[in-house]
Amino acid sequence: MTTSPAPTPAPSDPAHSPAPASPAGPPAPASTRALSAPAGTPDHDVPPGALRSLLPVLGAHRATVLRTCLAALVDQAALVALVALAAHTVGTAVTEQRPPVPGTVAVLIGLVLLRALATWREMDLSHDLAYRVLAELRVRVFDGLARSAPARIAGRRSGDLAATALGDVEALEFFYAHAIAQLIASGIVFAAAAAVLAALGPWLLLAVLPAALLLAWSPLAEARGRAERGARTRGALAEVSAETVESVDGLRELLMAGALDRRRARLRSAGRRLARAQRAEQSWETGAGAARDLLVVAAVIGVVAAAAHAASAGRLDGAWAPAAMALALGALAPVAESAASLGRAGGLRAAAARVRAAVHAPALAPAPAAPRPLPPGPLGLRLRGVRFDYGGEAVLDGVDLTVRPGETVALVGASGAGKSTCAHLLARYWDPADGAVELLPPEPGHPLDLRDLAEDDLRSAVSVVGQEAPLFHGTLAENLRLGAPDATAGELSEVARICGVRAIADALPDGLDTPVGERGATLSGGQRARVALARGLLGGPRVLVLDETTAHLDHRGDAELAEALTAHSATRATLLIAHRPATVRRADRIAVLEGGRIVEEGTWDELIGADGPLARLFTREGSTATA
Ligand SMILES: Nc1ncnc2c1ncn2[C@@H]1O[C@H](COP(=O)(O)OP(=O)(O)OP(=O)(O)O)[C@@H](O)[C@H]1O
Repeated sequence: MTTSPAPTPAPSDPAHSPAPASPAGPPAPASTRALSAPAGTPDHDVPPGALRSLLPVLGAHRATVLRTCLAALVDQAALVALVALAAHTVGTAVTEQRPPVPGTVAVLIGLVLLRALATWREMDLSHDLAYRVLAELRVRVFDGLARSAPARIAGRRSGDLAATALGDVEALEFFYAHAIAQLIASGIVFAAAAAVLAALGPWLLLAVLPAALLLAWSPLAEARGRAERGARTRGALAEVSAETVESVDGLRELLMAGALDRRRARLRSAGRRLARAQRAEQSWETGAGAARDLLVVAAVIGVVAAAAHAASAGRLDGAWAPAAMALALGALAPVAESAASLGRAGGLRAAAARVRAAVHAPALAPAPAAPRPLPPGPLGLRLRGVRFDYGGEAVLDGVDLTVRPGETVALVGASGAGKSTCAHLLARYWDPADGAVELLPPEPGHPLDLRDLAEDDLRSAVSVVGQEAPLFHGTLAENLRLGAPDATAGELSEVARICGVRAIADALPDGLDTPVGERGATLSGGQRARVALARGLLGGPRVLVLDETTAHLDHRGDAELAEALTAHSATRATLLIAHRPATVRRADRIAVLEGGRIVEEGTWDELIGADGPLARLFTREGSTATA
């Protein structure tokens, strides 16, 4: 009964099943909360039209879509014509006692060849179309993640995100490659076959219509159940994916904590939940397939009965009776397959909704309509009345802080005070809810709001180096050039030297051309910090923000990097976020962040002498002794 060789994925096939689900994380800014909907959101909670809303992606491939539909149409029509003509030929041979004429045999052979060619063409075109659309969607999803990062990433498990970026998009392959063209072609072929049946006799048409209507209605009838079962499978799949990624990432910690057995047990039970969910989907799929086959068989029997009755009453040429049966079978089988495809596509709604959310993710830091040019020369930075929250209570509540060109200011505060948040605002991951983050050109009175700068200008002027600046798979030199691909070999070598990366490279087999391994795994934490700082300095930023960059280094390393930073520091504004007193006291000025505001500013000696918040902070941490 199967008429199309298109491989249809089992619902349990991970390659075709969107994965999702995530535990709750810290609150994200309001604008991003919609994007962070847990991937295990039941399909029936997904707003309708998710699949439809992705169809415009096909717009750029209109010609291929048309050719695919045409190939599918020829494929299905050739098959129906072939079985109908073959049946008619046999009927003629039986009723008129004469063998088929050579012309009929030639047409039959031609139809076989046409069908084979059309099947190949349809498969080729539909997969080409699907893979091209998916490649584009992957990039759009990545762009969406990048636009909404890092808020979207906060609180999501990496396995879950990978599932969204890859699993959900992969799952849609079935929709683009098989469902659309098949649906259109089967509709047209059925309409044509129905017209022929009606011309042969109205009872023939009446015999197939109920089955066709039931088949067309079945995806709607089973939509809710399918959505629930699909959501269960995808939730379980996402759990397995997230658990696996997390476990592999934290293998060392698990090993050291002796927690491998417990982790294995968790993985096993997550795997069992997935197996149960997949089995439930598969059983339903098999049962639904059998029910659809039954409907087609019932309709064909009805056609046989009606044709036999009409033939015996002399209303139908005897040779047309088997042809009518073949026509009914040939036209209904693709309808049944389309119903199966539509049902399966319905199970992809949640995946489509997540892809849509990622694709249409609003920019958390939208590009300005008319960017202001960045003046040459040194720059300072200013947070002016900055208020910011992550969707809950204000983290920053009116921060005023200025770092003049050539100045180094240390920003200190208790853990969770909002220091990194200030750094993130300077990197423009987000914009403040109130107030402004500005760059200060030498001439007073012309501050530049970061929101008014073009992305490239901002990145070339401001460099933010964090504590955990991840390295990428590639060589040391490639990692250093990340933000400054056009830096000369001389500049690279100079920055590597002053940050102590040269010494690291000299100990490696290929120097700066040595691969650093996945996430810089072949380097120590302190070495990675040096590479991160060198990377941040390479482009010659005019504003440098160091967020606990030297926390991994010993006192000597910290002092060496401080020395390295003095090069060009006269033309740079540096904001230093640090906990270590020795690092903090080197700054020209220190600002203390407390309760979402700057509560104290001054030199180390002034503030320690004043016995205020800074003194309390460092005394509480018992660290003045190590200063
Ligand atoms: N992406 C996020 N989503 C929600 N809340 C966040 C997010 N990032 C930080 N927070 C919260 O904002 C507050 C300030 O965090 P931040 O990282 O800025 O503090 P910090 O002063 O840098 O702390 P530390 O010294 O420990 O690094 C904390 O309460 C933290 O839980």
